[in-house]
Amino acid sequence: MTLPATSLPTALAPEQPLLQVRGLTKDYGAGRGCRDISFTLWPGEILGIVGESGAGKSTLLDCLGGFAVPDAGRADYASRLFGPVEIFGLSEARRRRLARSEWGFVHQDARRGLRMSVSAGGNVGERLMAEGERHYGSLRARATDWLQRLELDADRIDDPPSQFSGGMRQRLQIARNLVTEPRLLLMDEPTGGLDLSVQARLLDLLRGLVRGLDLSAVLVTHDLGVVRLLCDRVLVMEGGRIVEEGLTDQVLEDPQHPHSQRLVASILPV
Ligand SMILES: Nc1ncnc2c1ncn2[C@@H]1O[C@H](COP(=O)(O)OP(=O)(O)OP(=O)(O)O)[C@@H](O)[C@H]1O
Repeated sequence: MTLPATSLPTALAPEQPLLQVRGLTKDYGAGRGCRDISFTLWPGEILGIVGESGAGKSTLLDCLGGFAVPDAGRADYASRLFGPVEIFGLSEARRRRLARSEWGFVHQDARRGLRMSVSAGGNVGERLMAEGERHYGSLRARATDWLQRLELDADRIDDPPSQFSGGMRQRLQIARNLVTEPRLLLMDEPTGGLDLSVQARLLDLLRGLVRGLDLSAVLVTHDLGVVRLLCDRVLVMEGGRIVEEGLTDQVLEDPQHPHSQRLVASILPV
C-alpha cells in the first residue's frame, strides 16, 4: 500500500540514521566477497569505503544497490515513501519504486547506468516519467535544468550518450540519478578511468551537488584523494572485512590499522 502524500515523513532528524547495515555478508567462496559488514549512515553524510582491489568494496555496494543478493545480514533504511524498511526483505515492487525515486546508483562505467541509444534528455526524463510525470514541456525543462547543473551543454539534449565523451557520460549519469532528488546515493568509483583534469572538475561538481541537495552517499573508491575531498567518514576494508573506521581526517592523518597505514603511505605524499 502506498501512503498518502500528506502523511509522508519528509525530513529525518539528524540523530535518526538513514541507513543501518548489520552483519552484511556475501560469500563468493574461497574467502571472496564481503563478511560481517556493519555501519550506520547519517542524514547528509558522505561515507567513503576504501581498500585495495578485491577488498570487497563493490560487493558491499552491489548488495545495497540490489545487484547482488546477500547471504546474511540486514539493512534498515528510513524511507520517505514507506517509513522504516529492511531493504533486503522488500518486495520487488517496493524495491524498484525506491530505486527510481529515493536511491541513486552511479556506476564507474557510465554505460551501465545509461541507456546509450536514448537521448540525453530522455535519459534524465525517464526517472521522472517512472515517477508519474507526463507533461512533455515540464520533462524537457527539468532535463535541461539538470544537464546544465552538471555543466552539460543544453544544446546536446537530443544527442545520445554514445556521442558523448567519458566525462560527459559520467555527468549525464549523475544528472539522471539526481533528477528525482534521491535521499541515498550509492557511487562506485564515480571518477575512475577519467583524465585527472576531468576527475577534478567532476569531484568539485559532485561536492557542491551532494551538499546542496542534502543527500547522503556511500562512495566506493580506491583513491584516498577522492575520499579526502568528498567524504565525512571512511571505512577501510581488507579481505572482505572492515578493519578500520573513523572520521576522514582522523583516518588519513593517523591511521591505526596496519592495512590503513599501508594504504595511506602508498597513496598520499608525506
Ligand atoms: N560475481 C562474483 N563471483 C565470484 N566472485 C566475485 C564476484 N564478484 C566479486 N567477486 C570476488 O569477491 C572479491 C571482492 O571483489 P570486489 O569487486 O567486491 O572488490 P573491490 O574491493 O570492489 O575491488 P576493485 O577495487 O578491484 O573493484 C574478489 O576476490 C572478487 O574476485
